[in-house]
Amino acid sequence: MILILSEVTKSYPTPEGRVEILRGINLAVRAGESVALTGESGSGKSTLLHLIGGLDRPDAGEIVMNGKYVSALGDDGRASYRRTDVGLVFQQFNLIPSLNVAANISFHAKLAGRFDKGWEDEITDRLGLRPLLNRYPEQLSGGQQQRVAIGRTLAARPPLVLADEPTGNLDEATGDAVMELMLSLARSAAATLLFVTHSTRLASRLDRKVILHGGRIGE
Ligand SMILES: Nc1ncnc2c1ncn2[C@@H]1O[C@H](COP(=O)(O)OP(=O)(O)OP(=O)(O)O)[C@@H](O)[C@H]1O
Repeated sequence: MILILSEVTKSYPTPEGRVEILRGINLAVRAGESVALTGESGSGKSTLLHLIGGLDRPDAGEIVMNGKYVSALGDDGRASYRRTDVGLVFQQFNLIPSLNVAANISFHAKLAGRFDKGWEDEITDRLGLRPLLNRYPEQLSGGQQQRVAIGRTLAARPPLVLADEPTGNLDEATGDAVMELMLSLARSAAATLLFVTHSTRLASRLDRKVILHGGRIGE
């Protein structure tokens, strides 16, 4: 197992008091597996992805990724974990506006010390980004920006890719095409994939589907 969550809990303070969102999450994911994470709006999918991605810390419980106790890491440890162990693809693309597409794609790979020209060329071609390499993010459509964001994440060859509705704001045909590319590239990179989606159609393309409900995970 590359990723193991045991009894992970998370609550948020609200004006009405603390609200418990995750009430004891248990999940084990095998290396190379692709898992669809579904659940109704507000069930805590993004919260869970943030915890696994080292962007936030659980109240209690353990998250072990690639042998690292993520839930026990301090700020520096989590920053290094985010550079080398996980790749995030969110709906907001967070491309760097001052860098062109080529530089955006290599940015994380260089930070992670995993820049590989051959792999980057393959990603660029398979995502259809070669004609856009000299453009800046503001000169791209939403779908093109999303492909750059996916390319940037996969170029760094993270062992775990966390995707939060990455195709949610694309039309269905474009969303499907981008999803296919992401799946196929993740497989080429032997990456493990945890993919939040509302779409049962997209979820059925992955190895396994889990549902977040009432703060717990069911299959
Ligand atoms: N920083 C925060 N402070 C307080 N409450 C929060 C915070 N972040 C999220 N929440 C609450 O936690 C719950 C879970 O939110 P989360 O974004 O994880 O759900 P989700 O399943 O990803 O939803 P969606 O499918 O709508 O994106 C929601 O009720 C939300 O209002």
